[in-house]
Amino acid sequence: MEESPDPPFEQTYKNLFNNITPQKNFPELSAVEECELPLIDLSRLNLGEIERRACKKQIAMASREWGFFQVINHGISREILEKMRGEQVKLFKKPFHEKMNYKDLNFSAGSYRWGTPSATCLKQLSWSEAFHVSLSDVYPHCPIYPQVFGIMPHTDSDFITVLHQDHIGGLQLVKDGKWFAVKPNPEALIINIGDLFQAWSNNVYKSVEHRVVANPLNERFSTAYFFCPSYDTVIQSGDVPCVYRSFSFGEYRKQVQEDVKIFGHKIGLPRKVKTKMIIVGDLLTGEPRSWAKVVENVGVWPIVGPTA
Ligand SMILES: O=C(O)CCC(=O)C(=O)O
Ligand SMILES: [Fe+2]
Repeated sequence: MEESPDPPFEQTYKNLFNNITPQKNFPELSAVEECELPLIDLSRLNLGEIERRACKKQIAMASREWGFFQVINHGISREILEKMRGEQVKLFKKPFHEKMNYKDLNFSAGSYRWGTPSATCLKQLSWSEAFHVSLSDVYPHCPIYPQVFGIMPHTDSDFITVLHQDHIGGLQLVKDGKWFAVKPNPEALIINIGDLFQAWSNNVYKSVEHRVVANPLNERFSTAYFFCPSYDTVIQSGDVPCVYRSFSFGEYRKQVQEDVKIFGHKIGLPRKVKTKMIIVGDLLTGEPRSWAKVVENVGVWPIVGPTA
């Protein structure tokens, strides 16, 4: 009998399955509306100055309002994208033990992940497997949907992410405090702003929380390219006042990994906020405020003391 390609989620993470109570209703998942991301035609960049400027404006607006957009006429042909998907399917369909022991593909140790090794409860378990080449993800059909996510809610810790997903769907993002399901368009590439770009732009462009919901029937494939600077690159906005302390990408990445180990999720940019400004703001207004609100308002608040 042929060995299954699927990772042994239930065996490896069996302690997480001990106390699950069958729940039928997950209103926060079923109520999610579908949205179409702003669609940007990159061929406009080559059509002369006026078109070029209008296109750039559109990109800037989508990055501010959505943190996500999709691009067409991006220069990668449909055949290449389909070929990439074909190779990806071939790789993930290999028997699990073969994927575990890959030596011939030049993958470094630890480049194959399935599930979430740091998970301490089912909610923290991602029902997906990934090769970090760039990142090639497969979300096997999930027998315990909707008790787990394909990928837990997160923001990307990079500068910008380029994503290609198939027609199955499952990617969701937060807009105006609500979750939306992204309508798939296999011809388009999805671009999203990462934490580093948000910090560099002093919160003008948004690194938006997103997740992938698992699917009880179909498996789903996606490929992500995380555009990152070198570890010693310092991220600092030139704006005054500046929301975040300057930090290197290496330092940020290390902190994210430590937080995931300790808390099961990353803290991310709130760690880099100039904290004294927040305390001053709170004392002045007397209002309890959320992190996000505080971060957004920093620029307009009086500063009565030195900032960290
Ligand atoms: O598979 C997807 O659609 C998104 C994956 C993702 O968000 C990530 O790997 O950071
Ligand atoms: Fe992501």
